[in-house]
Amino acid sequence: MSRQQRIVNVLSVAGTDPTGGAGIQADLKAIAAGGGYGMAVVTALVAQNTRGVRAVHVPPIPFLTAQLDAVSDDVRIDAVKIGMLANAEVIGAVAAWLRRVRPPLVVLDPVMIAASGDALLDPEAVTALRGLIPQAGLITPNLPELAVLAGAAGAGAAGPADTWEAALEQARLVASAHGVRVLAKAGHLPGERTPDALVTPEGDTIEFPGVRIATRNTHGTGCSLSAGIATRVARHGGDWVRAARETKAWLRESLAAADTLDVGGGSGPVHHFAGLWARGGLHTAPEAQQNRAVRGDGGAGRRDDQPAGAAAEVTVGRLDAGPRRSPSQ
Ligand SMILES: Nc1ncnc2c1ncn2[C@@H]1O[C@H](COP(=O)(O)OP(=O)(O)OP(=O)(O)O)[C@@H](O)[C@H]1O
Ligand SMILES: Cc1ncc(CO)c(N)n1
Repeated sequence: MSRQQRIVNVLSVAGTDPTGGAGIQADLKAIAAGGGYGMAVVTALVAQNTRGVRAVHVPPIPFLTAQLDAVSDDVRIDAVKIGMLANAEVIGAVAAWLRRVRPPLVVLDPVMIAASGDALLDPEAVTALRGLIPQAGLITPNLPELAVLAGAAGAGAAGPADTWEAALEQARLVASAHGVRVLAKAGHLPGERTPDALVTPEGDTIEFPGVRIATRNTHGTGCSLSAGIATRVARHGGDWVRAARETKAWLRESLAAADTLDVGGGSGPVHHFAGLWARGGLHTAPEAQQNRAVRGDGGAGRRDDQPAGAAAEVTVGRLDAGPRRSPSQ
């Protein structure tokens, strides 16, 4: 029974979201909600909120390696979730560490672009990212990321799938090209259905049905899903199908309660602990939330609607060069 199992140690290697909805902050919540002990190595500091990304700072590569080694020199690692990697140098350092440490289970979320449209990976780093894929047991691209990987694997520049069948086709191509399991996700497709499917390198497809929850608060769903799967696959002794099925059920519960949190003015986070709080009798009758920033501006109550580009003076990494796009939701 699960009560006698040892607690699994799960490491997130990812970027940050100071508003807590995506990246490492989401991963740690997803790992805890999934019954694991969460650890985190920061690949990139990201000044972002529910509306978009303002700036990215990538720490020096030796410092990244020092963080990774500090964990693996001391703590047993049962699973690793890899998220935002920012550039080819970061990918190289993470790949070298994976080769040295050989963690038993690795989930790679090939993060490229935030839901707001902001780049989280240098476009020229896609080749390096593809080189990392064989070191993962599962990759969890969203549809735009899947299209990039499928294009690089020989599908041409087809663009993101606009049907579930096309998504499965791309997932099969990527799975067989890289010898890796691919979780195809319909989150970005229009319509009521949001299935996921686990596609094996041999082309076997296990589908997990889903029905869309009407909410704009979907920030960090991909991060949370991949971290949740990493946790459950470690708990369930490498059973990817069970891990994906259980994590989807948990994410559904967390998405269904996202509007009770309603953090920020853009696309807010899911409620990672909705099930736990409900069972513990916490906040079962949510009142209207006051989760928007109000500046100390003499009581005018101005909300934190920073205009696009207003943070241009912030010291940032290479990813911050382009103009901002407004959040898609
Ligand atoms: N509105 C929704 N209702 C139900 N499930 C959803 C909804 N939105 C996303 N999901 C589920 O969340 C998971 C992640 O979806 P998706 O592929 O859209 O993530 P993503 O683009 O990687 O997320 P992000 O970049 O915000 O972290 C999938 O299992 C998907 O089915
Ligand atoms: C750090 C980080 N990783 C991933 C995403 C994609 O949701 C994000 N917005 N931020």
